[in-house]
Amino acid sequence: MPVVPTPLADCRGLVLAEDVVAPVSLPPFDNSAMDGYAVRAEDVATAPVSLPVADDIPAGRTDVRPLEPGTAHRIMTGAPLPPGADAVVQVELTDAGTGTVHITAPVPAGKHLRRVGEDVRAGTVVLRAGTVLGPPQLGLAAAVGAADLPVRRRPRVVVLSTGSELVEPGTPLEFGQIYESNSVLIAAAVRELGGLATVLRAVPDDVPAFRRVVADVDADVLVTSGGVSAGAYEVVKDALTDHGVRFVRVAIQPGGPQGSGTVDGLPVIAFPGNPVSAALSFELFLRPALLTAMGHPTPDRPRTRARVTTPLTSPSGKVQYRRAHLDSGRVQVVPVGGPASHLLASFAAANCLIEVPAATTAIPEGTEVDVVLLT
Ligand SMILES: Nc1nc2c(c(=O)[nH]1)N[C@H]1C(S)=C(S)[C@@H](COP(=O)(O)OP(=O)(O)OC[C@H]3O[C@@H](n4cnc5c(N)ncnc54)[C@H](O)[C@@H]3O)O[C@H]1N2
Ligand code: MOO
Repeated sequence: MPVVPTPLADCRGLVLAEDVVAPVSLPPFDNSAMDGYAVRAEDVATAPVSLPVADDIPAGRTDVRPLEPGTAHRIMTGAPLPPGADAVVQVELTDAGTGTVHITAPVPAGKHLRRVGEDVRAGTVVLRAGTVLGPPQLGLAAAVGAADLPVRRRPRVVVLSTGSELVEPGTPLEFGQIYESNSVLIAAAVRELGGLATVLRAVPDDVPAFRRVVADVDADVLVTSGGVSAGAYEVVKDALTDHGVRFVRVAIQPGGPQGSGTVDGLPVIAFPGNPVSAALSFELFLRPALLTAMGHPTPDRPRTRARVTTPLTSPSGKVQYRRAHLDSGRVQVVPVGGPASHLLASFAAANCLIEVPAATTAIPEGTEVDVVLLT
């Protein structure tokens, strides 16, 4: 993705493309950490003592006068420290007087002061290229005065489901029809990682109609679902084979049938239609690709190992991904539902996937397995 200056409000979750150097120090000036009185520590060393209040310094004042010996300035948190003052007495240790202040206890020099540059020194790097911008990083960028940041822009992903049986949620179903859910899942997953998703109306299994829709797509990548396997009405496969997209079988379960390529300059990735197959395809292929394009330092999901609570079987020669739930201590992993790719409810109940290697066909209960964390 190209680097573009982006307003802070649009940067959350994006990746910084260049180092950010602070043009100002934080704090930018010596200031008070407490509401109270700016004093010279030696003037209050014999407290209790009363001092005339020579000035009042609310936060935001830009014309601060020096503190004369034997006087105090009333000062608020964040207000600039007057030259000559070397400590602040918090208001609780005084009678809060405005003409004269009675100070009940001494304070050492340096008390309740926040020094210029204590947090950030002007000219130093505050955020490194490659940083994923979350709330604290964006707050820091604003604190040093940045209005926008150089980030890799969000990939624009168009999502297109295919299938004559598909009906939009919210409308009545006839026998033989199902609600279209893949585009909702894929678009949400794209947005969750910071991409821009546009969902097109699902197209029926009609090759000319599908080709017309594809020809109008303007995106960084088009994601289709359905119509890639072995049947008689494989609209995506029929329309895009020999038009830049290669259809293969990947040795994974679910999610075996896959297509990818470029159609008239448009990158296309074609996922199988079964809901869990489509979701898993996103996890394995598109998610890391999008995160890499966005410059993420760690595009892969975190992994761990845990003991599986039930025996599992897996087809020979395929890496199997099983929906599962990992306990909060990450010790035990409980398979949720079976391996079949139409079982979406078990995907929704899972927080991880168990990855079963291609050569493994049986896993006894209690075996330590590889776990891919989804949350
Ligand atoms: N003879 C064979 N049949 C199948 C094979 C095979 O190798 N030989 N592979 C199976 C596998 S594995 C998968 S995965 C699916 C992939 O099929 P398609 O990509 O062609 O998907 P469809 O047939 O269009 O749909 C499959 C299934 O998913 C439902 N679906 C499709 N799109 C959506 C959507 N947007 N929202 C919700 N549900 C959707 C669809 O109704 C089907 O039930 O092929 C197997 N068959
Ligand atoms: O590969 Mo299909 O995705 O098992 O159901």
